[in-house]
Amino acid sequence: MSSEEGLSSTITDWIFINSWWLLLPFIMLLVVAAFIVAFVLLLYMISPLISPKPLKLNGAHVVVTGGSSGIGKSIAIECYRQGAFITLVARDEAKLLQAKKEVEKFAINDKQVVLCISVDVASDYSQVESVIKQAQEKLGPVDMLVNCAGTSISGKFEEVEVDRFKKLMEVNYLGSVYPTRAVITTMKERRMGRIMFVSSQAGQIGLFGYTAYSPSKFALRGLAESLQMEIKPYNIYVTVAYPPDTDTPGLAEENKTKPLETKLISETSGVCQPEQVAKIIVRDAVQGNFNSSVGPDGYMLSALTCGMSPVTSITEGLQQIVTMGLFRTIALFYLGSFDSIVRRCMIQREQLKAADKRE
Ligand SMILES: NC(=O)C1=CN([C@@H]2O[C@H](COP(=O)(O)OP(=O)(O)OC[C@H]3O[C@@H](n4cnc5c(N)ncnc54)[C@H](OP(=O)(O)O)[C@@H]3O)[C@@H](O)[C@H]2O)C=CC1
Ligand SMILES: CCCCCCCCCCCCCCCC(=O)[C@@H](N)CO
Repeated sequence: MSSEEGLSSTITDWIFINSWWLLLPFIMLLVVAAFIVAFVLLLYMISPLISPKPLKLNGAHVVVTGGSSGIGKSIAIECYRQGAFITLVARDEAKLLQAKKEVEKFAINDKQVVLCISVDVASDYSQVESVIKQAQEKLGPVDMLVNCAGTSISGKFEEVEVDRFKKLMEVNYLGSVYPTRAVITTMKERRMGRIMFVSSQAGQIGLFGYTAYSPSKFALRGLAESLQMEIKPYNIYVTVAYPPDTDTPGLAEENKTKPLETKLISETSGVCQPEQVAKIIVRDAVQGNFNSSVGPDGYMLSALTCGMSPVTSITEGLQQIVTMGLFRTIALFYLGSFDSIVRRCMIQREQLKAADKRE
C-alpha cells in the first residue's frame, strides 16, 4: 500500500467516525422521500373509497323508466314520499295513469308533480331523447335517472325463440343505454346526478333457464362500470341494483313458463316485496353506492362478484377483502346443490318420457 492510499482511507475513516452528522441531511432527505411515497400510496388507496355526498331527493327530478308497474312503481313512490318530482316512463298509457294516481297518494307537499310519458325506451333513440327533453322542460333537469324498464323470459336455451335473445338485449340493455345517453350531457354540465341500473341476481350469476335474460343483465354491469369511470370526476354516481325474485306483475308473467329447475334454484334467495326492494335501491342511489343488493344471499353474491367494480366506502372495501375466500367456499356448496337440482330434474323428465312411451 502506498502512503497516499493510506492517507485517503484514513480521511474516509475519520469522516465516518467523527463527522457522520455530515450525512444527516441525506438521511433526512431519504426519510422525507419515504414519507412522501407512503402518503401518495395511501392517497391512491383511499381516494376511490371517499364516499360521495348524498343526493337531496326533496325537490329533485327523478325519472323512472318502467315506473308504471312492479319495482319501478315502488321506486317512484319511495322517491315521491321523500319530496321528489317524478317522471314515469313506460309504453301503456292506461297503466301509466293508474300508477300516477297511486304515486300521488304519497305526496308530502302540494308542489309535487307526477308526469307520465309513453314511449318505448328500446326502439328509437331520437324518440327517447325528445321525451326526456320534454320532461326536463316541464320539471327541470334530471337529478336521478332510474333505468328499471325491463322484461324477462325463462326457458331452456334451445326452446327460447331465437328472436327473444335480441328482444331482451334491446329492452333490458339498450333500453337503459338510451335514457342514460339522453340525460348524461346535462348532468355533466351541472356536475351532479345519479344513474341507476336495475340488473338482477341473474346479472351476477348465470342460471338454468336464463340464457336469454342473464346476459342482458350482465351487460348492464359492464356499462355501469365503464360509465362510472368516465363520469365520477363530474360528481355523477352510478348504482347497479341486483334484486332477487320480487313479487310483481312481471314475475307472475315469467312464472307462467318458468322451468322447474329455474324455480327451484331461484327459491334459494326467496321472494321479496317490491316496496322492500325499492327502499334499499333508493337508499343506495341517494348515497351513491355503486352496488345495491337485497338480503343475505344478495350481500354474499355482491361481495363475491365485486371484481374490479368501484368501491364507495372503506367498510365495503374491507368487507370484500375479508369475506372473499369464505363466500367462495359457501358458493361451491350452492353450485353443488344447483347441479344436483338440474340432474334430478333431468332424470325425472326422462323417466316421465319413458313411462309415456310405454303407455
Ligand atoms: N320481479 C323480479 O323478480 C325481478 C325483476 N328485476 C328487474 O326489475 C325490472 C322491473 O321488473 P318488474 O317490476 O318485475 O317488471 P314489471 O313487468 O312489473 O314492469 C315492467 C315495467 O317496465 C315497462 N316496460 C317494459 N318494456 C318497456 C319498454 N320497451 N319501454 C318502456 N317501458 C317498458 C312496463 O310498462 P309497459 O309494458 O307499459 O311498457 C312496466 O312499467 C326489470 O328490469 C326486471 O328485469 C330484477 C330482479 C328481479
Ligand atoms: C356466496 C354465494 C351465494 C349464492 C347465492 C345464490 C342465489 C341464487 C339465486 C338466484 C336468483 C335469481 C333471481 C332472478 C330474478 C329475476 O331477475 C327474474 N325473476 C326477473 O323477472
